[in-house]
Amino acid sequence: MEEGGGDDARLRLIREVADTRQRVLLGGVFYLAGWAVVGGFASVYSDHPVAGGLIAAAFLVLAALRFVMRAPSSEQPAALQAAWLDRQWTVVLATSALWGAVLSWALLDPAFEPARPAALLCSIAYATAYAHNFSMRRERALLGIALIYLPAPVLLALDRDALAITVTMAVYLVYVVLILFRSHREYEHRLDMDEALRHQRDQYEQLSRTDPLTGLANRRHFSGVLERRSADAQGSRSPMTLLVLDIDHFKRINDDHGHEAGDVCLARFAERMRELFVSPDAHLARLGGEEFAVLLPGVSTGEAAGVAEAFRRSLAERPLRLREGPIGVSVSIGVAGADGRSPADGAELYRAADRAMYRAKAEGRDRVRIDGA
Ligand SMILES: Nc1nc2c(ncn2[C@@H]2O[C@H](COP(=O)(O)OP(=O)(O)OP(=O)(O)O)[C@@H](O)[C@H]2O)c(=O)[nH]1
Repeated sequence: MEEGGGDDARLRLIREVADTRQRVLLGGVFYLAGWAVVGGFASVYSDHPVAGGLIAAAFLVLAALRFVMRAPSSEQPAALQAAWLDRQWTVVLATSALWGAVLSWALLDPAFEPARPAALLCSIAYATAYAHNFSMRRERALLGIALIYLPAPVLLALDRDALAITVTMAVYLVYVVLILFRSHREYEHRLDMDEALRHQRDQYEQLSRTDPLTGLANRRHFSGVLERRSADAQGSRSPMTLLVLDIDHFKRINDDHGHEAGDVCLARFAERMRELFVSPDAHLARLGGEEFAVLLPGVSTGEAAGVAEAFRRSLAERPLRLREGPIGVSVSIGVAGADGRSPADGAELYRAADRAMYRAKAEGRDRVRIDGA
């Protein structure tokens, strides 16, 4: 089956969940470490033990949440995947907001003087990590960077002595934003490429299963289906019937009208099969040349013989329409069934239906014959 746009969106979401899961895990620990260093050098733990401890506890909880929130499996619905992403982003952005508050405190409180360079370096590092790692959602990443980083140039701008560092940080912010835009573009491009490759692979798979002239399954694919269905049917107590159809005197059509008309005739024949064997469970195939097959799971031999007879009759009554005009063709059909009780073997079922088809040929063609009847 070809995947539609909905499947593409779902696969992209699953991929984003996997990427986000992988990229969020460690980040929280670095914020905790950053606070341990900054708070330690600013003597926060002795001067403001409650505030220092609360901030450390908050970073710890936020870091732990990233591990604890289990990503949904790829089988779970899109709404769950999107909800998980929203929750993870809330945690990531909350961590950033807390760091922004810590940085503001460090810049405003003179007691933080010895720890300021560390606080500024951490902000630069976290913003850079955002630009590289959180390229999946550009707008959310921009917000995260703003929360972490903006207190520095804004508050430093109030201090005339810090002009050089303000300008440097403003320039670096431009760089970080550019990096984020680029990594976001690259991320989207990678997803697009994956999608294109998946479509191409599906297309090749589809082609490898299909007979190009009629669009029906080819022999190789049909044999696989027959084997699998036979194995499934064993012990299921559900019957299964195979029809083998062979156009009569097809050589004459080629001889009288040309090989090209013969090809069109085969395509029209396949169309007629699709019109008549409409059950969604039916497997239709061109086995080669002018030989076709229909596998009818869940259908008894008697019932299938009735459908085969209806097809034969419709073909006899309504000629195939070609450019050259209507061409009357007849078909010989062999029917063989498995009752779902005795062991079913796909190859044996095919031999039985083929045998019945040859009997139909031998008895004058344009008829349906059931194996063993
Ligand atoms: N146009 C066309 N002819 C094909 C194709 N594959 C096989 N054939 C022709 O189908 C004909 C089959 O001939 P036979 O096997 O003698 O059978 P028949 O003439 O249908 O006679 P019976 O099966 O005995 O009724 C041959 O002439 C093949 O060349 C194809 O893909 N296109």
